[in-house]
Amino acid sequence: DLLLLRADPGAAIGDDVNLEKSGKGQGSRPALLSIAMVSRSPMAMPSLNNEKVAHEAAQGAASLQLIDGKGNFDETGLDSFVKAIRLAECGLSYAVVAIMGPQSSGKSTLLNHLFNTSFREMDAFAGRSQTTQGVWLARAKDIDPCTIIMDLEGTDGRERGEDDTAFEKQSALFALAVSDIVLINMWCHDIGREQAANKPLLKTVFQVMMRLFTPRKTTLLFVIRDKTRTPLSTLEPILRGDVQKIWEGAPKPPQYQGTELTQFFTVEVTALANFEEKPELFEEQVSELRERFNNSIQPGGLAGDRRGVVPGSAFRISISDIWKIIKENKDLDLPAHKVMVATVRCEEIAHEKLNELLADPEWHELDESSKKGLVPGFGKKLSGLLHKHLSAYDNEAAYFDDSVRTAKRNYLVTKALEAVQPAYQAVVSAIRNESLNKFKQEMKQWAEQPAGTEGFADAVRRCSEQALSDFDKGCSDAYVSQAHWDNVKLREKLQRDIDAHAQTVRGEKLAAISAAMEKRVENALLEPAGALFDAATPDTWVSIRKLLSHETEAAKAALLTEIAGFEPDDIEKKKMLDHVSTFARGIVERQARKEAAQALLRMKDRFTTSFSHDAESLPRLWSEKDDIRAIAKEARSMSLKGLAILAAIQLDDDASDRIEPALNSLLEPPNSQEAIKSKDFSSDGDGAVLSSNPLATSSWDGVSADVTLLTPVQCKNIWRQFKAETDFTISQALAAQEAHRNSSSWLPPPWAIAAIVVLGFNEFMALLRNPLYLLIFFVVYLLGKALWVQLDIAAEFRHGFVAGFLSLSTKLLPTVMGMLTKLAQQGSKVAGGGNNGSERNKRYQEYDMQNFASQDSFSDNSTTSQDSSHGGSGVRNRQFRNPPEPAY
Ligand SMILES: Nc1nc2c(ncn2[C@@H]2O[C@H](COP(=O)(O)OP(=O)(O)OP(=O)(O)O)[C@@H](O)[C@H]2O)c(=O)[nH]1
Repeated sequence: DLLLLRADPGAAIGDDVNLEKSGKGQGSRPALLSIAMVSRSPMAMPSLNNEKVAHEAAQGAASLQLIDGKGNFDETGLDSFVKAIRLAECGLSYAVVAIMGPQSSGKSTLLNHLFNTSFREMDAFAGRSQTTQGVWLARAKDIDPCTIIMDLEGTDGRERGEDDTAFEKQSALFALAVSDIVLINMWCHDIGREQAANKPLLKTVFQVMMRLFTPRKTTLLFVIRDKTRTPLSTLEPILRGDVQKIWEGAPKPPQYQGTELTQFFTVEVTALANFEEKPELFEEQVSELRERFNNSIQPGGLAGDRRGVVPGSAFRISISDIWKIIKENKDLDLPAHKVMVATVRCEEIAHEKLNELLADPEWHELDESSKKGLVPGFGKKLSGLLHKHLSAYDNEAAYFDDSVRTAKRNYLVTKALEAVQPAYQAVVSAIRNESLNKFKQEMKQWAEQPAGTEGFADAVRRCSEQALSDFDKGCSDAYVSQAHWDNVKLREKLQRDIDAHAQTVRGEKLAAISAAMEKRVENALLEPAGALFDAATPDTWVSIRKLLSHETEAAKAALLTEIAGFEPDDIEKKKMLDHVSTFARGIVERQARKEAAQALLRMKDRFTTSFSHDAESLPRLWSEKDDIRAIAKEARSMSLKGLAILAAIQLDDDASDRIEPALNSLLEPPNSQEAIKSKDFSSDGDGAVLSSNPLATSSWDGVSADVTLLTPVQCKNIWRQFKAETDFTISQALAAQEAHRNSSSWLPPPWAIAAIVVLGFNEFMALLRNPLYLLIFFVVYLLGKALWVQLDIAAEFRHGFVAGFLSLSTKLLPTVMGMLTKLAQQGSKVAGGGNNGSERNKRYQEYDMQNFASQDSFSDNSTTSQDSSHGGSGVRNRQFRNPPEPAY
């Protein structure tokens, strides 16, 4: 809305109005003439007509006062009128006809007869006075195309006075600016007259025409009224000559100097008989003239040459704006006006179409669907929708200025695309997610396939290409033809996500392969390496190195086969192979450290195995022939070799030539060989350590600390402990040997036998002569033998005479009592008869008897098998003392 401070008729919008300084405002007249609010809005100005009148004017049944005598423009009425005749739908197919001429020259009468309109006519009996004031509007009946008729206030009216020609000029300019055909009503008798009433009018027309920068090439149809007998062929040249003269005499701006009249106007002339005197002829001629208005805008028609037509939808804005500019007394730049009209209208249409798009149920459905995920055919649907509303814009804006129309179309497209883009983004995001999920699913399926079916890299390539292809297909399905949105970044993101997932899967798979490989290597190395350490042969480390090398190479070969499908690069491949080597080595090292931690135990086992078993791995029975010291030394030497093996990890370098000699010094006596002979094995041998001994250091010569498992000092300590713990075994062996020696010479010496024979001959003979003595002797022998076995007397005295005597003194009585009890029980059983005893007692009897028999036989062996390290007879005796529960 614009506020116009109207200080004088010449003031225009935008002019500074300073009332105090206004020269025109000073003097006797008041400074402030009027303040008026003017507006483009149809509702801003009170309507000169009501809606009923507008509709009647649209039917030709009435006329609409568009501009009143004071220059007020009825936009509301015009709006109703335009809507009533549905001018917007006409596009450019409509024509505007205006009539100019002197007051009371029969203009309204002519229009009514010509177009079947109802403009007010002067009452013939009331005298010639002004009937039409301002500008009136009506639609011609039965004329095609739609023709809007404008009846203008007559010129030279007495009512306005000679000086007030402003409105006359304004309305003439208005008629020229908006009309395709201007009828110029003139009396026949004015033709050729110098003071004819039309001459000022024509002068006015031509003058104001110059204020149209680009005239529309309006058709000026001169209608000669009250035609006399003079033929038109005579009148017309005179009239054209008059018009030409007036044209030439009209002042022109420099750019139009020398311009021909025909460049601006198409001049047509017609003549009509006197309406009052020859009504029939008048009607007939009017009827003929009427035919010329049918299809007037077609080429060759009355307005066939017209230019700069405003589309029907912009007619209201256009003529309203033109009148405003005319009222502001500004030059009327029709091209600029046209652009302005196009801008306003195209913008209105664009907004209208945008709102229609956003309110379209089809769009709402599409928008809702896009929020839920994939929408098949999204691009086609949305493109169709956009096309529908853009086409509607194109249709409505078709007749507007090209550049404006295109600009506003672009604006509409931009706004429409802004509105629909979120839905599109949602759809392509869903497509991307779908593609990524499909890729993940396919990779999962690949992982479930049997190994070796398809390489990982091949599977990734295949699935990746498939996912990207799906994405591309989805995007082309969602492609909006009006938008040209590309999804390059989204595709790149999808590619990145695919790569990231593939990398994750790859990492997991390679880790699994690596773990399986580690397990395989561990299985292949751990136990064999343990067995090799256990065997502790001189070539233990050689064998371990061979084993490690073989298994590592085998694992590497298997790994290379398994990872081939993953297409690792050289660096990665090397890293994985190195890991296998490191891991395999670590297994061996770990086993070596474990073995080293149990070095003492291993040495003792080794010693026991070697010391207590002969060459056929059978347990030794120590006899006098056995050289226990030599055997013990050999066994210790073997244990020492085992210790040498465990002293350092020798995977790279064989350090046995440095470790073994150093350790062998432990076997040497502290001072000399004689010293060791005199030295008891229970001594700890500390005297063997000399200050210059290599075992007094914390590192082996030429062996790094990394691979050292047991330092020399640690080895020496282990040796000391080992010796201490094996001393007892050796002393046991010596004792057993001594016992064996003693037991094997049970016969008394020959001189003793001779003495017994000589001295005991009488007793011997007495014994032989008396069988009772012999029986008593036999019974005593049996009882003595039984007590010997039962009490294990030999074993009791093994720990010394006193200890054996004390032990036997406590056991003797209970044992004798036990034996007597048993004998008594057996005696009672025998007395009671075999049938009275239970089966159980019988079995016990049998068992006891067997036991006695076994003890008997074993007792012989037990005297020769005294190896305490294997449990010996003590174990066996315990078994006999606790007979198993018989099975029933
Ligand atoms: N002599 C003559 N009179 C006519 C003719 N046509 C109409 N009249 C009469 O002229 C008078 C004025 O007619 P209008 O049609 O009102 O004239 P007008 O030019 O519209 O008048 P304004 O609107 O006041 O300018 C009427 O009395 C008509 O009867 C004609 O062809 N010849």
